[in-house]
Amino acid sequence: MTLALQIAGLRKVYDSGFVALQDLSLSVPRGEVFALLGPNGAGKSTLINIACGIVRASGGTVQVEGFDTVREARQARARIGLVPQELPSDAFTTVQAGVAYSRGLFGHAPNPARIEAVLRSLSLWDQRRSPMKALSGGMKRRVLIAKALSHEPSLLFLDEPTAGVDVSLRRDMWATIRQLREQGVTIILTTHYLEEAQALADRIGVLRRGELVLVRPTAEVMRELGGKRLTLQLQQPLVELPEGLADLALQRSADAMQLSCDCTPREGWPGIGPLLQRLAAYGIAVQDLQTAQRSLEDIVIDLVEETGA
Ligand SMILES: Nc1ncnc2c1ncn2[C@@H]1O[C@H](COP(=O)(O)OP(=O)(O)OP(=O)(O)O)[C@@H](O)[C@H]1O
Repeated sequence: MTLALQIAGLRKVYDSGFVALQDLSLSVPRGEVFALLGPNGAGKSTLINIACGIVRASGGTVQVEGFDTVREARQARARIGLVPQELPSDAFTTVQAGVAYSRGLFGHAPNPARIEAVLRSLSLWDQRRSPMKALSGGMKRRVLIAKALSHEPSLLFLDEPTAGVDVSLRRDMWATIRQLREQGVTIILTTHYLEEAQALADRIGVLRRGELVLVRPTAEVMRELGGKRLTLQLQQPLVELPEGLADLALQRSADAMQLSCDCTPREGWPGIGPLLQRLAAYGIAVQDLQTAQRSLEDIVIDLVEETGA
């Protein structure tokens, strides 16, 4: 299997003495969409910046398509596209000129056909003569992607690609990312929108205080950790949970008006009907009930909290 990205024993200690990454290893095969998740300050940008050669690692190695990002920096960088969080600042440059300029920065000969193809694939062709300042925030974000793709990278880092964009534009961006994946581009994205990771990523990695605490296929995470939760609205506050119901692991809300528990079908789970009967036997009357699938957001929050963030 060819790896688009291979990180081994990566460590970053900033001059302040702050340890931002510790002994981090990760392999991303070609063609994968990998979502890097984690709370603010977990080390996501540090990791991306090291891979892109913007920040120096304190230890460990990073290889891009087999090229070491320090010893073979030119070859590695030529294969990387980076879409940063910040919007473009070159206000008066036109879209087309800005994207063509980015290609030149990588030492590539001008290729108007390539620039046209990139602009068309991102629905920017009609705006090609607009100065950057005349574009909406979402369009500017697309220009950043176009710039990052101008030199035909095979590994694309997207740092919070949809931060602050509206819902319909977010869907457009997702379609763009899927399209890039179909073209064979490997994508590593950071996001604080967990539904985004769920919708796009083949695998997710959860970073916490510079350590990867989970790296697994998204579908597997949802299947194994997703589960369902049952919430019961009570007719009257329940002062104390009867001991005879302890096996159900019910949790009482602070106002004592709700009970909840994991209701994922599994061995030992009695089913909702028998559970209600057992409650009724203790005189606990239920007014309403609902079940909800745990989202990726719930899972990641639990993971980050479990490990003491
Ligand atoms: N130049 C620096 N000097 C010292 N500490 C730094 C430096 N850059 C980043 N840090 C610290 O390293 C930690 C990781 O920062 P990083 O930007 O990688 O986190 P992040 O996961 O990308 O966060 P966010 O989700 O907010 O973008 C933070 O605690 C940050 O304060």
